[in-house]
Amino acid sequence: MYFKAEHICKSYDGRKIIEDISLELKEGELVSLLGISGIGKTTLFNILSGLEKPDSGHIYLEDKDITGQTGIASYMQQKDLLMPYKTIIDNVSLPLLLKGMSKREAREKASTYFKQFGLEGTKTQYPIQLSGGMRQRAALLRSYLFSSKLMLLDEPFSALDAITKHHIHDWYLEIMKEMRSPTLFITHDIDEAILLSDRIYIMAGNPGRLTKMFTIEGAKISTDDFTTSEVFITYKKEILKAIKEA
Ligand SMILES: Nc1ncnc2c1ncn2[C@@H]1O[C@H](COP(=O)(O)OP(=O)(O)OP(=O)(O)O)[C@@H](O)[C@H]1O
Repeated sequence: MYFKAEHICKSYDGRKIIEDISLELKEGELVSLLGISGIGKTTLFNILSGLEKPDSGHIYLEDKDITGQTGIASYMQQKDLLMPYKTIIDNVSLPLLLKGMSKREAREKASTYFKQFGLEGTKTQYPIQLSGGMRQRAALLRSYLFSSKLMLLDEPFSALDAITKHHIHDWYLEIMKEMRSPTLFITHDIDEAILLSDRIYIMAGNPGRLTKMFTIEGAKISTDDFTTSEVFITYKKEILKAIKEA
């Protein structure tokens, strides 16, 4: 298995927040995490990204123990905004500068991804000049350049309007076909989770645990037909039940 978390537990101030969480990601997989507010999703992401250490449990990348190590997973937090006073090219090339590249090298490397991320013609523009969808794609590219080993995205598309969201979903599915790295993302949008994911983990309980996992067959189709199909509605009903049951 490419990425693995085993038996992760975490308490704050003597209160158990998450307990015995184990999950796995294969290369190229898109997996989502669904659960009510306050259940511990962000806490789990902080641990998976190495920002926080678990009280117990371990995290592995290609069988190497990476528990508590930052710089391996790329973590895009909920309010991960672009810097308004920097151009798009300088915003996205920032992680490369932090890795020690010169400004010229960083800009050159970042430029090679602009077409794939739908950002052509935006290099010298400022974030305010871009649409919401483009800003989000720029933020995703910046995260990807931070580390291409694993993407952890905390509600990456939640601030977008429905139509922009629809376009960005199609686009993300396309670029995932070329990415080796898997994506684990938090969402509160069940439709989004079904549409994008290979698998969905349900987090529930107090302390939070992974109570159920759904494998989504036949998704990853960007047509509108899927969201109105019987298969889709059945998944939605089962997922809602799993969230409520816990
Ligand atoms: N550093 C901390 N110190 C103390 N308590 C914390 C800390 N971080 C998180 N918590 C608590 O852990 C619980 C889970 O919070 P967390 O942010 O992980 O939930 P979440 O599922 O991501 O919520 P949301 O969907 O609203 O973002 C909350 O009760 C929160 O107050």
